[in-house]
Amino acid sequence: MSARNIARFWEWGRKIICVGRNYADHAIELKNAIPSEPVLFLKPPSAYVREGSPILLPFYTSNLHHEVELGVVIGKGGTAIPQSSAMEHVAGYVLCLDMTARDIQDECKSKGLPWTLAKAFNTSCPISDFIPKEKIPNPGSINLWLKVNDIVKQNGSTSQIIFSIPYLINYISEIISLEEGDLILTGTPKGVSSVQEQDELQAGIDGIVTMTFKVDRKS
Ligand SMILES: CC(=O)CC(=O)C(=O)O
Ligand SMILES: [Mg+2]
Repeated sequence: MSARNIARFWEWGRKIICVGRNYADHAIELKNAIPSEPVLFLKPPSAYVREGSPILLPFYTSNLHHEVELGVVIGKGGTAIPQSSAMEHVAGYVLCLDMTARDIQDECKSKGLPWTLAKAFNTSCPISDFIPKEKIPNPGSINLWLKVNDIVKQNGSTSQIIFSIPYLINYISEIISLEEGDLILTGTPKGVSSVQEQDELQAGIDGIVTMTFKVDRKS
């Protein structure tokens, strides 16, 4: 039997932990308060989708949004990981989209209900190829962008993040133990917008990776 390969971590069925409102400009565009502690939610592994397969519009939304985010892939698990050694637990990165049914999220927010239907549906987490840690020596200063049908919608730097990657690894692992193959989505910069059936989404990290996904309806 061959050893498991972290570059195919999405096949392992591990947790996807998402951080919301981690960029002040995005919190402001959605009229949310700027958080004093990380806002966390989860996606199941069935949310993963890879290039070549479409992002499927859930039947119950009429306002599906893109959110481009840096994903941190955990290489070594732990509980209550100190910030000082947090980066030793990182195997690498992926570019991610946190696809969000915004109308459903707004409804859940107004009723005080969890965001599961808005955030955790099948194909709600498109990801790029795995990026080994060495390729991004300073994850706190990279540029993420996203285009819809060739029009730039999001373009932001991880230098704007409120809670840094070491802070998030410490904060999350105090509450939810991290395991090898887990993924942390670190939040989105401003510019989120609606996508339609047949739209083409292109996203990238300057000089590192690009990815393309089509939006489709389940046949
Ligand atoms: C309001 C949100 O959907 C929060 C979120 O996911 C983010 O990236 O910010
Ligand atoms: Mg998000």
